[in-house]
Amino acid sequence: MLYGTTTPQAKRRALRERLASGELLRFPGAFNPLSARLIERKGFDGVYISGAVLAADLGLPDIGLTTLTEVAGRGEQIARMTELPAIIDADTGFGEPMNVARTIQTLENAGIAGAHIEDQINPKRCGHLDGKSVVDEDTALKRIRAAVEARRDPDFLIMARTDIRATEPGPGGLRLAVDRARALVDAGADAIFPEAMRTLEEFAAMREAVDVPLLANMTEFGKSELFSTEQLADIGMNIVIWPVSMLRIAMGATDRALDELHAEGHLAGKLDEMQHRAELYDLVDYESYNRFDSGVFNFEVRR
Ligand SMILES: C[C@](O)(C(=O)O)[C@H](CC(=O)O)C(=O)O
Ligand SMILES: [Mg+2]
Repeated sequence: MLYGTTTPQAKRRALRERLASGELLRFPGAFNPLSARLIERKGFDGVYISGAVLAADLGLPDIGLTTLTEVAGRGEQIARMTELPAIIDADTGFGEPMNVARTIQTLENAGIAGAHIEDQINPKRCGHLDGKSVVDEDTALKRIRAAVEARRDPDFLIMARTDIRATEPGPGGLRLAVDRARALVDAGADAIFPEAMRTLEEFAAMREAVDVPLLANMTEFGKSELFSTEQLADIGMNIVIWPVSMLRIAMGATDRALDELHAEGHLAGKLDEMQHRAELYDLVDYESYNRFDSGVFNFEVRR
């Protein structure tokens, strides 16, 4: 009832242990708190909290307009709905290294298990669009060092994301990405998110280059091909995210349902596609609230 019962520390510990096993952990993106619980019910390993989704939810493009307060607040709402660890997108860390330090502590307080900090310049762009720029290596490393020094729970996962691959379209971009990933690991990053890798071979080259866990971003309509969990596991990737997919699916279904409602004047033809009232009640654990109420109020007052 209410929210999850696993403490943030236990979730972080569990994430560390699962990562140490070398298996591929699957983190679909939750577009709201309730969808996080559905992700857990379906047997996934964790919940991803996407910056692009948070921005879209507010009707904003993903260009660094959301604030730390908004991101941590929504992150907390999502993370507390599930027993699974949640990894959140902390964009560029919301400012200078000192801001990055505050960001990490705020996300720890929000019950998050780990975050990624990227090396784009401010204002950032979606990692799969053209026209991105990255900061120099020194600035990128300072962000990560600040994050590592700020955390109070040593199990909080600090992941460095590099967007440098797409700044040079040819093979030179991959070399830049490998060099930067190595430097980020030396600066203390627990894991690497190599953004906008184009092929499985590029992911494999990154796997060769560093020893820490690696994340693959399977976002649709972007620069990477969409690889299966089997393909990614085979080359030794450790986490896969589908950051915006569930929002895209929900919005696509809503779009089509609105057309039908407009045309037909009713939604009777859409019932099969809807989450049933009973399923919703089950997911929010309605029954436990009823039991709680009966336990509290079913007593006799002795006079
Ligand atoms: C992973 C990502 O940072 C996100 O905010 O979810 C985005 C996803 C997207 O825009 O498709 C990204 O920059 O890849
Ligand atoms: Mg993002």
